[in-house]
Amino acid sequence: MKEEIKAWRHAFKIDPAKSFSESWLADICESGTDAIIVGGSEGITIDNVTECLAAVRRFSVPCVLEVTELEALTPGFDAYFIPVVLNAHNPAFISGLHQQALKAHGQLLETEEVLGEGYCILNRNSSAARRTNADAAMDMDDIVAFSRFSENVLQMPIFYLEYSGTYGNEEVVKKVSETLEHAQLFYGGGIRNSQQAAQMAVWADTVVVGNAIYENKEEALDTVKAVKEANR
Ligand SMILES: CC(C)=CCC/C(C)=C/CC/C(C)=C/CC/C(C)=C/CC/C(C)=C/CC/C(C)=C/CC/C(C)=C/COP(=O)(O)OP(=O)(O)O
Ligand SMILES: O=P(O)(O)OC[C@@H](O)CO
Ligand SMILES: [Mg+2]
Repeated sequence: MKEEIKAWRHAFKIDPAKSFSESWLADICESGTDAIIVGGSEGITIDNVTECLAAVRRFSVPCVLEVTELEALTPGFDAYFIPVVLNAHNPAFISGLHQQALKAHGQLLETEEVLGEGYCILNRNSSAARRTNADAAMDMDDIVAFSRFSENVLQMPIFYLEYSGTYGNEEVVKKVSETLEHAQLFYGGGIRNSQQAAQMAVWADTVVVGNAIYENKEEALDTVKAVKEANR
């Protein structure tokens, strides 16, 4: 799975705290997206994560859990993404919760596919920023320095520019993509149409679309083709 993930250009992020119908989920899973990421910042429980996993498993698309709650770690996903929020001012989201998780489930690291995400949260008004007490007021140099730290010091396979809820700064995405040499650059935040998706896909390795699937599903579905056709 780790090798496959490197080729992912597009992913939809499903929020376990939100309800969905079977036909809605079929449209999302059969859209041609490379993966479904299950994750959210609030209201995540073992019950709603398990429900999402069971529902997505009816389709052939890969399904990854982005772990944001210790209690909601659920077996059976194709892989696990572990956010390390580099600009969090609450240390629990840099290493504290991770240490607790490994104390409880560390032995499973040998059998499960686990990938660390160096996370930079850049929308100060997002629920993720509030929850982690992230310092989102960063300039280009600050963000680039975090991308270097993530790739070269922490050796994270993924660096995630997280603008959750708002469309990000294309210049930042471009500069970070030019800085990273090995890490896979994920961009997520505020993508509502094909044009925005195509713009970010020029620089990001993987474009993540979340809220739009709940707000305007048809436009969200169009982002798959837009990302796949974008030249990088
Ligand atoms: C039991 C089992 C299967 C084990 C397998 C082995 C394994 C995977 C071990 C994992 C060990 C480990 C290190 C786990 C980490 C545990 C943990 C809880 C870490 C904390 C992670 C963290 C930093 C979370 C906070 C970051 C955060 C809030 C990210 C949110 C990103 C996101 C989804 C944003 C969108 O949220 P949304 O709610 O949609 O926001 P809007 O309101 O803007 O829409
Ligand atoms: O919900 P949106 O704003 O599309 O963001 C996607 C993803 O990066 C959230 O973690
Ligand atoms: Mg959301």
